[in-house]
Amino acid sequence: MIEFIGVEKTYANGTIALQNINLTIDQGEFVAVIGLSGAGKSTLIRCINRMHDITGGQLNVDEVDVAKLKGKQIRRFRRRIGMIFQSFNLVTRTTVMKNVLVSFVPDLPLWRRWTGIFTKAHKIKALEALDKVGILDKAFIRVDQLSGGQQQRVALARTLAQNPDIILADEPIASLDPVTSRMVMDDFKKINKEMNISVIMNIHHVEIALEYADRIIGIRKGEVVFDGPTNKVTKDILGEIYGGNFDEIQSSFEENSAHV
Ligand SMILES: Nc1ncnc2c1ncn2[C@@H]1O[C@H](COP(=O)(O)OP(=O)(O)OP(=O)(O)O)[C@@H](O)[C@H]1O
Repeated sequence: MIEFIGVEKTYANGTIALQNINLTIDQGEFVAVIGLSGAGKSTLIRCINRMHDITGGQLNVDEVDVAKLKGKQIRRFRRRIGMIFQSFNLVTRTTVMKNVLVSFVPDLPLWRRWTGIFTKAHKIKALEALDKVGILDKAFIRVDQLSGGQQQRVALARTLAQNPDIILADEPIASLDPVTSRMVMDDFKKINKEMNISVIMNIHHVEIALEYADRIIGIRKGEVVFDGPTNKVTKDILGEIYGGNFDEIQSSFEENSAHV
């Protein structure tokens, strides 16, 4: 369970990115965080794994006060939390398999790290993760020969191989076309439902957020202005989250309603 209790984040330059955030996210939820650019979405999700330090309040993950973790404890804590970025963050000049195996490096004894020799168990786990996201056949292909959607699936497999309880996804489909975006979102949904991994995703595509997430958190100017189940999101609520900028929102809302 992730708990934000009166969380604040003010950056060193004085920018107040988050104010008075109070949220509880249960294990296994699929949450989309939406809002205008600069609203504080990235900051919110990056506080969960201590990529950013909060400056007020308390943030607990499974009853661990994240702000109190130090050194090795932070590294161990982060092993349970996968992170997916818009830019995939892969080593493109090597194979898919090697990119996934990298997720085991922190667990290896020093000599294995130096020699790059992975155990059979690690290799099987990596292949299983690739199978889970439907790209097992790409295991020995160089990453730079894959499409953007396939690369994002490699990133997802690398995260899965880590056995995370939580996946934080920061704009995972921002650089993908609409068809590929849905394929990647299907993977997130499958992982979330089948493996009970919590997914907390920062996303600009409102219609996709409404289609896939179970819960929507709307952020405006660093504050939560909506938090509820996806089916409770109305046009007025979207107006509140996006500051009455209806045109784009209305069309995405209508498009989404058509799916239901
Ligand atoms: N490292 C930083 N130092 C100072 N200010 C920052 C830093 N990172 C973000 N900010 C500011 O904090 C606020 C929230 O930014 P954040 O990136 O969390 O928003 P966002 O909703 O994710 O935006 P986007 O959708 O454009 O990614 C913005 O005003 C941003 O300029």
